[in-house]
Amino acid sequence: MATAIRFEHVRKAYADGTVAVGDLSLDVQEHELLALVGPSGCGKSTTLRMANRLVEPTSGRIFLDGDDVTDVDAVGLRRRIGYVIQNVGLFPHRTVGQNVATVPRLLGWDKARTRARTGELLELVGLEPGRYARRYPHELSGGERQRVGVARALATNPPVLLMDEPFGAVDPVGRRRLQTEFRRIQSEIGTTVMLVTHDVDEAVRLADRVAVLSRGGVLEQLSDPVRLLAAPASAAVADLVGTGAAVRLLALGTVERRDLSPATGTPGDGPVVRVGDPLDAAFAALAAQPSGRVAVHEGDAVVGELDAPGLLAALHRLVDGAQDRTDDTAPVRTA
Ligand SMILES: Nc1ncnc2c1ncn2[C@@H]1O[C@H](COP(=O)(O)OP(=O)(O)OP(=O)(O)O)[C@@H](O)[C@H]1O
Repeated sequence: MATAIRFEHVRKAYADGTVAVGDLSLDVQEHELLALVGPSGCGKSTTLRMANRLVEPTSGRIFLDGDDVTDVDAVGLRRRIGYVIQNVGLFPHRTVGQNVATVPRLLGWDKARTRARTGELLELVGLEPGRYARRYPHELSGGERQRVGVARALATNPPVLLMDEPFGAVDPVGRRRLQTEFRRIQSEIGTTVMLVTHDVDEAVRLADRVAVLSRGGVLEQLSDPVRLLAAPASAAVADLVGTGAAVRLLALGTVERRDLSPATGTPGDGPVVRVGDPLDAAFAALAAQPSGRVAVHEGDAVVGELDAPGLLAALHRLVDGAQDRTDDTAPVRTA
């Protein structure tokens, strides 16, 4: 798989002497979603902003599709890279449609093309153009504004999207929905995404790979989410993923037929669990069932029952699968 963004021994020392990033080398693969996580002040935003030269590195090199970003004109560079930040920064006196059309207008697209693209993008992010294009940002919810921000960043179909806490200002329920929808859009259009978050749950839910940084932009671990949770590479990573790691893992696995025991008819009425459901949903259903077993459906048929040992077996399979892979492997996309 080709490399979309490459950081080679990158260092950033700000004018006051703060070394935000000491010596970072990191590759982001084409079409992957790579999340940067770490404690406040560890250099995540600095790293992201060096990729589109909002921050100039002190030393080292950064490549975008093989081009050294310092050799490319900064304005041209930013057209190849979408950028989404928390609270979006929409223009308050421009409508949603005009906000989304910002870059196409700058590029001199004609009206018909701009209008068509704007409509298409609003559809893509789940905002019906007829209802939303003429509204102003203050007439939207936080989640809707964030969607407009994503649509605007995608307007010219940039191959790379940088996102800094993009869902940070959205309430937890809306945030989860936005994450899921964003992941679908990203898989569909294949944009390479580098996303900064301090939320480990968000990172493991969204990312193909997670890069954990500690102070000074030190790369503590770079791996797929399951391996990150199951086998933290250092005390700093273990600290970050915390005691909730097993529960987070549950969200990453799914119920499979091989985890089931034969149907006995013991489970009473309760939430329906289906083959392919996330393990955390199955766990919740199991916890609510006094018999300790839930019927599992596939299509219209009950194909077996899940109990606690079955759930544990599924969890172990997930973890063992991750242990067999090495760190820093290219992502395998299933979406
Ligand atoms: N313009 C600046 N001048 C001086 N120091 C800066 C500047 N911008 C950031 N820093 C410092 O660089 C370090 C890394 O900051 P950065 O914003 O990259 O971290 P972060 O991991 O994104 O933090 P957070 O999660 O809190 O946003 C911090 O110590 C910060 O105070």
